[in-house]
Amino acid sequence: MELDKAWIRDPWPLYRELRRQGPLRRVVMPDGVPGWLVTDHAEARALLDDRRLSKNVHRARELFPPGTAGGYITRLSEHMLNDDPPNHTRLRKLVTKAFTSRAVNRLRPQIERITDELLDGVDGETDLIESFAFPLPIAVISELLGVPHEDRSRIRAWSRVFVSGVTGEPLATAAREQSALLRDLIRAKRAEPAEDLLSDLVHVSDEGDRLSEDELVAMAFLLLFAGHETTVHLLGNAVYSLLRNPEQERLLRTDPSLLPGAIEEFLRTGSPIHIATLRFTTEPVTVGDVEIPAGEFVMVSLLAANADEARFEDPYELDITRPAGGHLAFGHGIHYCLGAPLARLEGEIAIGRLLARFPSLRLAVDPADLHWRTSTLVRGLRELPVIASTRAV
Ligand code: HEM
Repeated sequence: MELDKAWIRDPWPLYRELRRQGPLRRVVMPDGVPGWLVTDHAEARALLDDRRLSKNVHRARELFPPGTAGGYITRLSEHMLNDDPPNHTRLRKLVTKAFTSRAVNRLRPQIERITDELLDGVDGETDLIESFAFPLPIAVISELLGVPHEDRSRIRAWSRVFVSGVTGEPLATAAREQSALLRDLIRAKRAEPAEDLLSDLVHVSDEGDRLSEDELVAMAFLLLFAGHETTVHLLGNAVYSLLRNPEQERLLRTDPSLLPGAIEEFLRTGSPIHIATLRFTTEPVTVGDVEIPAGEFVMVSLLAANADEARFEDPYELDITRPAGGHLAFGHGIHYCLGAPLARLEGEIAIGRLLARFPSLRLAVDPADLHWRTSTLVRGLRELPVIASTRAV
């Protein structure tokens, strides 16, 4: 089955139909890459944690049909999300401590300050992606890593290129420019260390010779990219979803203690990562009565798995009081999202403060006029025009 981009805007009918037929099927993705699309929760969860599947970028490159390797051709993609143990284990260990719930909680005052400053600039009609959902996560991850203010808009522009699926010269240019910026930044941290994660990583690599310069650059790229492209859409999809479900919005406004559970439900219903990053079989893998041959890509649809009727009751209903957990929005297994505690904290602070500041929030356009990103990796709105008012209406 060949998939075109139209399905990305409204994937549910296709997912319902595919699930009726079985947990996975062979497809050709819109960019021409063939593989197995997994749509059931149980099989998705098992395959995300199956060691017979590899994520090694060097071997993956050999499996792409000519001209379709996209972002995988750049050296920036040689990071832990595209690697297997033992190298994955070694790289992940270096950054785990910075992202534990306890470490992340120390960032709370900074996140609250950034949130409040951004909300100060919001009044009346605004594109909430542009004014709030985008600048918040990039400011937080930049402060954590120690990326100066003036570099952030360029980082945003490059990220847009990476998720757009473009190849060739525009991709090569973005990768070259971002590598150069990160190398300069690493040089600066080496010369003048500061209280930030990048300085710590430079220090680790100098001390123990455990992280090469290229690994350092790829790690910085991964943290920056993963740290903002996703959280933008947690915030955007959450607000959109609340505005489409006024009963749930009322409930959350009346009882803010429901916020942590609500964030989980936003993640489940509006998974910011649509299809998990690529993995491939290293030997034949049997799923149900299907055998996936060795050397084939497996694409796990987190969005589909999170709407599996066999796992969640009334999966298409937003219910912020539903028992939290079980969703796969942060993945599963050894590549489980490193930044999950940070993303959750940002989500709680951002949505909590947005609702508290604006008793009235409504969509400024017809939902049919909104534009969804056409990436198969990230799922989110290009813009979210709302009317925000400090007076209840
Ligand atoms: C709502 C926001 C976020 C979502 C939905 C999300 C989702 C995910 C998912 C699904 C994966 C696994 C991908 C796979 O196995 O194919 C992942 C991995 C990862 N995420 Fe996140 N993420 C979010 C925020 C963040 C943040 C704030 C950071 C901070 C740096 C981050 C850093 C990472 C890293 C480094 C990995 C790779 C982990 C590894 O390979 O071991 N993420 N994320």
